[in-house]
Amino acid sequence: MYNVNKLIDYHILKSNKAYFNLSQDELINISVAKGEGDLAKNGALSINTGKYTGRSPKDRFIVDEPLVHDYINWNNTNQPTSSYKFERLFDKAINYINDKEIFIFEGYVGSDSNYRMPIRVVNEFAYQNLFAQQMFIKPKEEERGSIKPEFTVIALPNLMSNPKVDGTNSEAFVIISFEKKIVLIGGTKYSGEIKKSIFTIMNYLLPFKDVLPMHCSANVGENNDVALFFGLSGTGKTTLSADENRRLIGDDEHGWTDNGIFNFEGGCYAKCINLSHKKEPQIFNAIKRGAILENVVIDKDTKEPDYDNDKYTENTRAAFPVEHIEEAILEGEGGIPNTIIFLTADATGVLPPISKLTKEQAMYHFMSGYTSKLAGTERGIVEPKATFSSCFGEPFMLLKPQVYAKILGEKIEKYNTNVFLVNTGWTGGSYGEGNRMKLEYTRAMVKAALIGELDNIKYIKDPIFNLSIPTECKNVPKDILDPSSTWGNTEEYFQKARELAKAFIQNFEKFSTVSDDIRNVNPKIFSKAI
Ligand SMILES: Nc1ncnc2c1ncn2[C@@H]1O[C@H](COP(=O)(O)OP(=O)(O)O)[C@@H](O)[C@H]1O
Ligand SMILES: C=C(OP(=O)(O)O)C(=O)O
Ligand SMILES: [Mn+2]
Repeated sequence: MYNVNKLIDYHILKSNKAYFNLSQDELINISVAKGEGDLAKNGALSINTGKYTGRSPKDRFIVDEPLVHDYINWNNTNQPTSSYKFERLFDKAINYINDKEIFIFEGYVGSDSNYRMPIRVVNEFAYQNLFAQQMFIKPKEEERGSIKPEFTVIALPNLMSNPKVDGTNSEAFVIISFEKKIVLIGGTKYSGEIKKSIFTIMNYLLPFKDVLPMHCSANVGENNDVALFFGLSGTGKTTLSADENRRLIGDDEHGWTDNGIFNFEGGCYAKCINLSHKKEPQIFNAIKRGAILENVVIDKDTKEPDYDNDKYTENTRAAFPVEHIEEAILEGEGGIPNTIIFLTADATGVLPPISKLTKEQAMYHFMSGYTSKLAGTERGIVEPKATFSSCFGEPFMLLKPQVYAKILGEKIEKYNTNVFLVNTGWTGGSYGEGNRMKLEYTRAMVKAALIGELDNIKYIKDPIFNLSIPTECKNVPKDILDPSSTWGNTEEYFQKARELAKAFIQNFEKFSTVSDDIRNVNPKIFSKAI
């Protein structure tokens, strides 16, 4: 095996066309001068990513190497490729950048100094290098130059693979090699691939150090009470963690140690479709100089962003450092979580907008990860598509879901953490018939849960899923709390609920070794009450 850092040092770093840790302004100026992007009226750098406007999971591969072979949960999401194929693409990449200007960011992922990992990101686009700088953790002045990267991401969107020769699925590829400690990205300009591949690496490494890596956002209240919001893409992690009454810790990726939680990142990556100052003031205000807007339509003359326009994609994005969010916790750390919220965007409109989970239910729903893939978040998804995404982040979890679930279960038990399931998806009918839950109501329910207003009130049990539904919640109409009463036709509701219940049961069959108390959470399709 060759020494990757030496190889990269030789090929890339010795090049007089490599720019290291340029400042925000230098990268913005270069990006504009090169015609990569344009400045919007609010000061953000606006760019378009072309064909790929969301993640492309079918193009993501893990090199099947002895170091990781026995640990990776190989499946349709964690697809293997060979060292041979990786090395060929790597050589292609090295040849490709030989005569190009490249931009290099060196910094960290992980704000807890005990677990942080030094990384290097090599980009052909200045705007993507700015993305890396804003999303990861910038080195302090005195650390610059002395960073010894453990992993290197090489992102070359204009380098296309040839599926027939390279064994890829399309021209795009995201390939992670744990032995070479390299992530190779080509064919796609969607910047989310850069941050999510580093996240995926952390998710593989941290359980070996007894740290639970989580696909969740986090914030903290006045009494230092920490809340986590787990959820697949588009379910509301970023939106709901930006809360004027609480301080943001991070919007997407955290680790949980014996001391508390820590953000992996130093920035946020917010969706901006239909963004308004009224509904999401903190995110709206964060989009200023230093932020990068991806695939947002900008008026040609006034340069005003049109957040309501989905001409390029529904998955429009803004990337910015956490410093842009008012009152954010810049050190990225918080105490032991008091409340956990599982976000599900249920496109069937069956699950209640909020329900309280027992410990067993929490484990069951964490392993099941029922939600929908939302339009634009993955290549090929144009409308909500029901999915079971274990740990609410299956595309990023390389180990078996049971590994993560076991650590989470131990922590919930030990700290007696409250867990709620929140449906930010549909109500009053399935997608197409009903409506998406109003953000205003979800915010009110989350608030009530976090300040303890749902602790000592009356709950009812839904007959199929056995979920505990509060009978009242401040600022939320009573009649939306029980989903069966929001559908025009109750029989249709129960019909759909039984279908969903069957899907839950079927999905859970894959967990063959799970204990009976968790398996018994399975919904009861033939409940007498229906
Ligand atoms: N009830 C709701 N709860 C949360 N988000 C909602 C709701 N209704 C609509 N949305 C919209 O859904 C999107 C959620 O996306 P985001 O917060 O970026 O999710 P994530 O960070 O989990 O990927 C935002 O555009 C938000 O405005
Ligand atoms: C960047 C992403 O994360 P999220 O949508 O969870 O914010 C993504 O899934 O591409
Ligand atoms: Mn997000």
